[in-house]
Amino acid sequence: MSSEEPAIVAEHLHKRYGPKVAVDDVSLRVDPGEIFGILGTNGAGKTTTVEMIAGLRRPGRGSVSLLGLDPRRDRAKVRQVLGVQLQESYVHGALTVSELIGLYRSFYPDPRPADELVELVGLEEQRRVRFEKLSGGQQQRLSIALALVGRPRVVILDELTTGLDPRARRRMWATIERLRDEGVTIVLVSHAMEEVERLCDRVALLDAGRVVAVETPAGLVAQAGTQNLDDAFVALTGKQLEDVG
Ligand SMILES: Nc1ncnc2c1ncn2[C@@H]1O[C@H](COP(=O)(O)OP(=O)(O)OP(=O)(O)O)[C@@H](O)[C@H]1O
Repeated sequence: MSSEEPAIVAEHLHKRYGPKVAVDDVSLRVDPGEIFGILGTNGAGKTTTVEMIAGLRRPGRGSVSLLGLDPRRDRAKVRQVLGVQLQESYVHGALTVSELIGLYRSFYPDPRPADELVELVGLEEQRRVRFEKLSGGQQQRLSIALALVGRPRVVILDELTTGLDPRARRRMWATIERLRDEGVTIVLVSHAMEEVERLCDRVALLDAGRVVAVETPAGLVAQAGTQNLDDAFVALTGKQLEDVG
């Protein structure tokens, strides 16, 4: 793995909103094919960090390289290799599941088949349902399918399973494992320890805009000298992480 180019290199990212420093000198390297978790309390700077990595937000300082591309300068190329699912989806609410998938498929030269996408996120029964009529969890699953339409080599998922019921959550985990088997690099923003432990090869722990540690889940536990990841989180950040998943 070390001889390969990293999939993502973020260096010294910094972002402030007015007086509020949201991201303060964050540097990360994500290897190709890895599931890389970003874990932190509310407001730790996770979403701002991944938005900068995706080229959706301009860093105040610092740089990002994604598969050797600059996400802001090389937008068109990045769009072909990166899939992004953010917490809020901006899609046309009056379109149905099938229509939205069809629309997104038209953006890519070799899109995944519509049936495969629907099956991947378990929305077979909802094909004809308008986005605005879907439940929150179904909307979330659709936004994940839309992130996968173009067979991206890198996927950024913000709060993958928040709001999903246990069955949908396990199904989503299986989908992520399937993507990993295809060699896709995945950045997973999460609050949920169980999810991070199960899926992530390595985890960056963010607190108040800074990286506190980057380790395997087991490595974080060892570093903190605790029994489990929950306690490791508390030991390393001094904060309680609410498992909102
Ligand atoms: N557009 C914005 N304008 C002003 N402040 C913002 C904006 N977006 C985020 N912030 C602030 O920046 C900080 C980091 O926010 P961010 O959303 O990156 O954190 P997060 O770790 O993703 O949080 P959460 O888990 O709640 O999604 C927070 O204090 C937040 O209130």
